[in-house]
Amino acid sequence: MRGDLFNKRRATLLKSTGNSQRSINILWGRHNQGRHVERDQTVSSPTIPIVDLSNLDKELVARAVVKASQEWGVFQVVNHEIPKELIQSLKKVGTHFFELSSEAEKEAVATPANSKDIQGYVTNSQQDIEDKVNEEYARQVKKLAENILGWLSEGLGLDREALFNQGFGGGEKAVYTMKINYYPPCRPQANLVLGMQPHTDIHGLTLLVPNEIPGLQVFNDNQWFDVEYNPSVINILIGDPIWRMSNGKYKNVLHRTTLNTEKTRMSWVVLLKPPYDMVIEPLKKHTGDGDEAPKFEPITYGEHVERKVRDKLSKAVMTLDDIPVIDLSNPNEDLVARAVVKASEEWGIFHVVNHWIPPELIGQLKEVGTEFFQLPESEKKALASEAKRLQEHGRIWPPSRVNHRFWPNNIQDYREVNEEYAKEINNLSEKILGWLSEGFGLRRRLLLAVSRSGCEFKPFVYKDYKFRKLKKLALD
Ligand SMILES: O=C(O)CCC(=O)C(=O)O
Ligand SMILES: [Fe+2]
Repeated sequence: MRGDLFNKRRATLLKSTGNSQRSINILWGRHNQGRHVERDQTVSSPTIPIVDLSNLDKELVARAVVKASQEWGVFQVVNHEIPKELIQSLKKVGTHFFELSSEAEKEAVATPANSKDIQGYVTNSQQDIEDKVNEEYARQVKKLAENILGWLSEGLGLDREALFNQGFGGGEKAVYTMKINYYPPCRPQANLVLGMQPHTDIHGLTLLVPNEIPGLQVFNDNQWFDVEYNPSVINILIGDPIWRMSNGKYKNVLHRTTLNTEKTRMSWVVLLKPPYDMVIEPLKKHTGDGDEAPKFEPITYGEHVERKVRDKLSKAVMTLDDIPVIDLSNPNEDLVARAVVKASEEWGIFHVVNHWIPPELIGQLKEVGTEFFQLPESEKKALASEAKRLQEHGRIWPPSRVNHRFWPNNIQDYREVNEEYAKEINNLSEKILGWLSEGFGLRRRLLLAVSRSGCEFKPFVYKDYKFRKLKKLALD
């Protein structure tokens, strides 16, 4: 807490003394040195570097950015010239979208009536405002991102434009995406469930503003740190490509998010991504300075993404822990639908629980099936030779197409149980197909991840879309 006050006071001091302030204008917090903290223990301490961008001595600013990126891979910028009001509007329109009272209204904003186009346009005035705000924020944040890349390039002994041009394709090629993370409260066991699992960002640079609910944590020096909320800062996180391009000099910070028991957390994240075919490799060699051997092989950004997803999958398959579990008894069907869409997009497999099919029926199904296979060989053969095609033999739906001739009639309840199960399964698949179809109709992807642990129905929903192509702005 003392450190926090210190930071605040220091920031004010820097501001009031303006340009004459020559002392280092990064506000380094204290490092909790000497305290050993377990990996899963969180230290709440304002130690994440804050860089004041208003200092006219840009060399100093550059040094602060470089130092923070080397030591932490994350920092906060203040006095970044993006108007406070713009950030407030950004948050307002995003929150409005997620909190539209009626689901029908949300649907209407997401999908224009009479349009089959997934990307369809909406003439709704709220949508116009949202687009304007998002575009203006995109323009501003793009300038900030390019400035940061400029300083990071200089820190590598390269031209100011090097990272942006060589790593992100420059100008029209660099892809900016905005994502809004939405973490509903997790009542039973918020402390046991994470919003986002620990990860490093797959894309290059992340520029993030959260709402006032804390949740972001970064890993440094063997401990987790809370990233404190401050409405004036933009959080900057270094992702994998910059880590590789800098030959490991800049850290790709490991981070995660926690959930709040009472309140919804949201974060607005602008991601700067290289084009998929861009080769990501240590850039230093281009300067002819061969001091340091490259630590990373060249790899396209697309390959990097694929590898990371593959790694994640193989890890998950080993534990099966991450396969989404969807609770169909949740009264909010919209949430259920989004969970199904997200699970299908990301996994292609999910578990459903509380799905209305009585467990007794499933038990009986297994019993009669097992009995069937225990019939004498001759009886099974007789049934099989009756069936011309395997398909017809096993058909259980629709009832009009079921040929009972191929069903065993000497197993009690075989027919009733199978018919009942077929009816239930048909209902369930129709429901799931319905939700999947709704998923195609959404202009924005509105997704919900689910967690198996305690909170049946949690972590986050997000929508994302590419910013419209923006002209490259001059670095200043
Ligand atoms: O919500 C946050 O604060 C972090 C989000 C994040 O790490 C991500 O979107 O990659
Ligand atoms: Fe992240």
